[in-house]
Formats: sequence, C-alpha cells, structure tokens
Amino acid sequence: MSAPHSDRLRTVFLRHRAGLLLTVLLLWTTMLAGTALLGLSGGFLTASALAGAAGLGSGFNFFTPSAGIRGLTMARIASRYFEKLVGHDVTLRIARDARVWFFRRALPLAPGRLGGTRTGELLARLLGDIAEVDGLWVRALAPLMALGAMGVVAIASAWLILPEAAALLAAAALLVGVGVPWLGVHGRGAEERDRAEHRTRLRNLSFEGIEGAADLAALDALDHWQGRVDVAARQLRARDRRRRWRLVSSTALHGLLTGATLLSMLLLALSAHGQGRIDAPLAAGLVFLTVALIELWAGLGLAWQSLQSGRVAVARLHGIVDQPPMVDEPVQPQPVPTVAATLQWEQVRFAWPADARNVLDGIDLTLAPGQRIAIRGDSGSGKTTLSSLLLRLHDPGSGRITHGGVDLRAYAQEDWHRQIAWLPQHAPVFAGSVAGNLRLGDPGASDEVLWAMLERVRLGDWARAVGGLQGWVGENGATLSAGQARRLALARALLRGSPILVLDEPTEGLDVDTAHALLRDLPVLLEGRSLLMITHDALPEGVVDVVYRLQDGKLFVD
Ligand SMILES: Nc1ncnc2c1ncn2[C@@H]1O[C@H](COP(=O)(O)OP(=O)(O)OP(=O)(O)O)[C@@H](O)[C@H]1O
Repeated sequence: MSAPHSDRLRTVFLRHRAGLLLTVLLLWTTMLAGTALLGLSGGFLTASALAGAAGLGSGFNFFTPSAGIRGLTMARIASRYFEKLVGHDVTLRIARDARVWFFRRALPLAPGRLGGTRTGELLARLLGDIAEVDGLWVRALAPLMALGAMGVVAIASAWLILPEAAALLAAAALLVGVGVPWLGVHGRGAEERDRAEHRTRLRNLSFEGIEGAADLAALDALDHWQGRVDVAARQLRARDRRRRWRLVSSTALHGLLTGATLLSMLLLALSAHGQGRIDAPLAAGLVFLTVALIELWAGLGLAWQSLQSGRVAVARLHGIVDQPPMVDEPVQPQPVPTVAATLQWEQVRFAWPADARNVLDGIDLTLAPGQRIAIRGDSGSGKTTLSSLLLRLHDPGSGRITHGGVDLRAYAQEDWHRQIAWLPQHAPVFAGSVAGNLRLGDPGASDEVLWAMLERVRLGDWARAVGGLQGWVGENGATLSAGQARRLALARALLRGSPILVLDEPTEGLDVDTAHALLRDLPVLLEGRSLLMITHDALPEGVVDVVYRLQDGKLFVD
C-alpha cells in the first residue's frame, strides 16, 4: 500500500511555498542586481574613459550611471540580506517539518516493520538523508530556478543590444547550464545510491560498535571491529573522492567553455563596434554581462549534484515510510468501551511469515476484568507472540481476539493501546531524570503521584539517594541495578492507569529474592487491573489466579 497522495514529502515543501518562492525571487533579484551592476559599471567606465580621452569631461553625464550603480549596489545588499534571512528561515522550518513527517509516518511501523531495519540505518536516514532533503531548496532548486530566470533576462537584454550576442549567450547557457551538468550527473544515480549505502554502513558499524563496546572489549574484539570501521571509512572516502573528482572535472570543462564564451563575446562586441553597430559602452556592457553570468554559473555543478543526492535521499526516506503497516486500521473504528471488559482469544492461530509452522495453533483463553493470569512455556514457545497479538502489533492468521465481544480489529490502534500498559521484555530506561522516565507513563502526573508510585514499587529510598525526582538516570539505566531498572519500568507502566497490564518477563535478570519481592507486591500494585504475565519462572502462591503453559502452539492449565 503506498502512502496517501497527501502525505508525500513534497507536501512538506508545498506547505512553505510562499517562503520558497520568495527565496527564489530574492535570489533572482540579487543575481539581477549583481549582473546589472557589472554591466552598467563596465559600460560607465568605458564611457568615462572615452570621454576623458576625447576631452569631454564637463559635458559627460556622470550622474545618471553613478546613481544607477549606487541604487543597484543597495538593492543587491538588501536582497542578499533578505534572501539569506528568508532562505534560512524556510530551510529550518522544512528541516523541522521533514523530521516530524518522518517520525509521524515511521512510528506506526514500529516495531513490526522498523524491527527489520538496523538502528544505524534508521539513524542514517533520519540524519543524513533528511539533511540532504532539507537543504534541497537552498542548495539546488532555488539557485537553479533563479539562474534559469536570470538567463532569460540576460539573453533578452543582450538581444536588444546585439542579437548575435544573445545567440552566443543562449548557446553557452545551454552548454554550461544543462550540457555539462548532465554529463556530470547522467547515469550516476546508481553511484549516488551506492555512496548513500556506504555512508549508512559506516554509521551502522560505528553505532553498533559504540553500543556493544563493553562486550567487544570483553571478547577482545575491539581491534577487529575497529578494522571493519576503518575499511568502511576507506570505502566511503574512495566514493567521496570519486564524487569530488567528477565535480572537479565538470568544473574544468565548465571553465573551458565559459572562457571560450567570454573570448567569443569579446571578439563579437569588438567586431560589432568596429562595424559601427553598437557604441563602445554597450560593447563593454555586453562583455561585462557575460563576465557576471559566468560568475553566477560557477555554482551550477554543485546545485545539480545537490539535486541528485537530494532525489536519492527522498527515495530512501520513502523507502522506509511507504512500507505497508503490519495491521490495517478499520475504516470506521468502533469506540472502546469505557468500562473494563472481558478479553477472549477464540481459536487463535498465527504463523510468522516465512515460517510454515503455526506458533499459536488454536488458542482459547479468557481474561476477565481484574483477573490475573500467567503464561509459562519454554523459550521460543510463542509467549511473546501471544502478547503481541493482544497489542495488535500483528493480527491472528485465523480466529479472533475480542474485547467485550468486539473484535480488536474494529478498534483504532491508538484507542486500543490506551487500554493496555505494557512492560516489554527489554523495557528501556532512558537517559534523563527519574521523573522524565516515569512521566512517559503519565505526562501529567504530579510530583506527589510520582513519589507515591516510587514508594509502591519500593524505589523511594533509591530515588532519594540519587537526588530525588530530578536525579539522573544513566543511558540504558547505567546507574541502576537490573532489579531497580525493572521496577522503574514497571512503575512507568503502572502510571499509565490502563485497565490491562501486560508484563513480559518482569523478573528477568533479578535474583530470586528480589524477583519474589516484586511478584508478591504485584496484586496490590495492580489495584484491580487485569494482568497477563509472561514468565519462565515459577510464581509464588497468590500472585496470579491461573497459570497456563504454552506448548506446541496450545495452552494447557499448569
Ligand atoms: N518478528 C519475528 N519474525 C519471525 N519470527 C519470529 C519473530 N518473533 C518471534 N519469532 C519466532 O516465533 C517463535 C516464538 O517466539 P516468541 O518470542 O513468541 O517466544 P517466547 O516464548 O516469548 O520466547 P522467550 O521465552 O525466549 O522470550 C520463535 O521460533 C521465534 O523465532
């Protein structure tokens, strides 16, 4: 399923069309003022020199051209200032909106679709590709459009002075503006994609190396990893060098052509003046107009190259976000009942793609409001799969899960997720404050509510010791023990206040005493919520009402 027409990346640009058009207009005005300035100054200098040589000093009109030069100088300064101001402002707005657009489109694909993409790859797209895209306007499209418009004005002006000069400028504009850049970028799409892939590879290796630095050090594999990073860096450098060489060679060709254009214009202007068709100031004006255009054309190669890498980046971003979601949203979602209702798995079967075997093979299960059940089973028996169907990260292959008799497929995902607090197997603790971590569960919770929750999960003393709610929690819970990290994540899940709590291995990594203390606290902490707990461990008496065993895709009461 492709993205709705209205949610393409181009809509982010269209939203800022007024600012974008103004940038092109201001850029064009700057170019126009600069070119006219050079043409007028050249003509004026020639005319003054000739007047001086002819001894016409007092009769020569200095004032009109010098007023024009002053006016054009001021106009150029003002338009350049506003062009930078508006251009940067609109670029920053696009940078912001493009990131929001990417997140908004990508997040619903997590974890089902994004789970298959490496974190470094996602980072590369989020950082590198979006940076290429948000600079697309100021680096590529705006200069190309302004230069096109500038070319038309310059050729039309030259036509009024000397038609052959206009023809020469038109031919040069075609060669330099289209021909040379075309040679530079034609058929290079594959090379650009290859370069983007290598950039991603380097980012992946660096990112994963930093993430796994402790394990690599313990395995004495740091040098090996560093070697892989070096190879990836060298490969990327080789591609960057090749790309720079392409730019250098097209710049050299560009230089040759513009040099030949200038020489031809000089000869043309001299010959037209020699034939008495134009006076000396106009002839000089033509030559200076050419000089000004050549100066503007210098940025063409870079603009075309940015356009190409921007297009590759847009395609890569769409490659991520245009993936179809794992589950379909109903066209007309049903409202989720406000009172707690019974959950029912009815003959649920599920197989992972590319796996012929049904991980779940006819599951019937009931979870009544306030009931607490546990699912045990060997590793790989499908316990997490069972809970992911409840979260509607995937839909059953056959059978259904109902809530108060309504198939979960009838609810909007967002509405349904509000009913569930989930503590996944590897719930992260985020770098930040204790309060910041807790408020992910309930952004509006007061400090009193947070302290009460910390006490209930028995983290009150720990929180006071690390400096209270503003105490710093290291990345991945580096400053917490495994048990404290689990309790903090549990507190966050409980703060959601949802009627159903799903705990996936809540005691993993905890010693038996800590695990049992946490489990014994659970019935009180739940305050009447339903509980679906996935666990390997034997549970102390009274923690849950029923324990099931999942084996060969079927559930048995333990
Ligand atoms: N995203 C996935 N894509 C393909 N196969 C998967 C995926 N997730 C799990 N599986 C497979 O489904 C089976 C059940 O996995 P699941 O994670 O549900 O087991 P589990 O009982 O929770 O295991 P553990 O106790 O080790 O966490 C396994 O064979 C696993 O390889």
